Amino acid sequence: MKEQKTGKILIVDDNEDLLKAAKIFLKRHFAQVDTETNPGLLPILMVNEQYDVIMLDMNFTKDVSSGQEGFYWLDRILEIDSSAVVVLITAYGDVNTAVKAIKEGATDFVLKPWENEKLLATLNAALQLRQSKMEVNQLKNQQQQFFEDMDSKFKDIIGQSPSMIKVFETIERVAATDANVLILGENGTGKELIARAIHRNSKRHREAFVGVDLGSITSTLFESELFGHKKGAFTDAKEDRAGRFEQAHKGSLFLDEIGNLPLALQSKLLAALQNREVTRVGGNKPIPVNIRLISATNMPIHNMVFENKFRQDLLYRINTIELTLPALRDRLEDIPLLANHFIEIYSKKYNKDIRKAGEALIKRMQKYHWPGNIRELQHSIERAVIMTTHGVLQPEDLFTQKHMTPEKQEETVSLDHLNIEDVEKILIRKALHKHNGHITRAAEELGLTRSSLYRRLERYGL
Ligand SMILES: Nc1ncnc2c1ncn2[C@@H]1O[C@H](COP(=O)(O)OP(=O)(O)OP(=O)(O)O)[C@@H](O)[C@H]1O
Repeated sequence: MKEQKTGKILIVDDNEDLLKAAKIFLKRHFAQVDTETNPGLLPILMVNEQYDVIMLDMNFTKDVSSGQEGFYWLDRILEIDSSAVVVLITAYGDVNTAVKAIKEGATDFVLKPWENEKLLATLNAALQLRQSKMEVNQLKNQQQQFFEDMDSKFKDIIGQSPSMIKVFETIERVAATDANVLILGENGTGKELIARAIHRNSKRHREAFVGVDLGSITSTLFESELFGHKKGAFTDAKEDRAGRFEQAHKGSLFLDEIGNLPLALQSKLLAALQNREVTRVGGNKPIPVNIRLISATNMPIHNMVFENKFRQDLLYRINTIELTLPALRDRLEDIPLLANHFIEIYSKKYNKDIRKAGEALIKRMQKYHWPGNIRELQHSIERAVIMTTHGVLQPEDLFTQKHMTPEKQEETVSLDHLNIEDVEKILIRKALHKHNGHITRAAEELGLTRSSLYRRLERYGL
């Protein structure tokens, strides 16, 4: 197969014979070779075409050999495009000028008269340099875009429903203050995303955003994780370590799943928040910390206070501003936006050409109850994008899992047929659904132990 030619070369020299000969030879090796005798046209030529390599004569005026013209035009070229690659054309005996020009930004030089093969080698090397420069530029642009996106206010938070607009308005109002914010909402509704947006829009955005998942922290590790430890404080403490509070100093601390914190640990957390200082485990010197606190939970935290499972004083300390994120099933109008947003992301990621979600799919998605909210939607779109052979996603691409059936009609108990087992089955199903299949929480709500809930599930074949 014939190799595809690349590279756009411009040669500027007042010697027409040289231009002709060079063009004939170089056209065999490069995609485009333009020639010009008048260097005054360089700016316009460079606007009309993005040249990869510009070959530039050093002297244009007859009987002048100082190279001054070459330096002038070299400067202009680099002014117009700082990544331009310029190869100078110099006469024999003019090497010193050429070396000086390289110090001023030229890439290389060729001596006239040249051997074609040598010229080709020089231009190929120059072309490679240009390609690397362009790649670096592209990476720089991408990085800049990335930072701009990161800085943009509600980056990637999709939603135009009234409930989401209310959320955006609240963020706008509270972000700049240092008020503690508690974000409530079911699993996968975007609590962490919102916490990050609050931080990004706050005065602390240049400092750290440090997250801790309090739901997965063991009581033994709680203090060392949050407050840090001194070397030797316990067996695994091989060196001094700052805890999350210290790491978040001057920034924001995000306490996720705060509703899962056992009562004993709630008191320790409260003390640190009240005193605005922490003492590392094994240490005795309190360290002042300045943090903005953002907490989140999917638990009914106000009920928990009522049931003495969450300290009221701690709740008051963390919920100066309370924000509740709507479940996805309560903002159905956002489903097309979200679906197409994730289709775009995953089509790019998996190199597929999928344009959007079809009408039928959107309708079906709007009937489904999305217990895992946006995370579930995101994952199911990812799976569908990988698996589909369609250009527009269809219901069968997404609704492949057995459990993804539209929510059943509310189950009701008929008064003509009072049967305690039927009632129990309905309640268990409801509790499981409400807690997304979380056995401990469902059991708690039903007033059962985990094992007695398991026994019932088995008995009723649920
Ligand atoms: N409004 C939104 N627009 C776009 N993506 C979203 C939105 N909300 C959430 N997501 C995406 O959904 C996923 C889950 O979001 P996130 O982790 O913030 O939820 P969460 O409420 O903190 O979940 P959990 O309670 O399980 O910790 C993330 O990938 C997030 O980027």
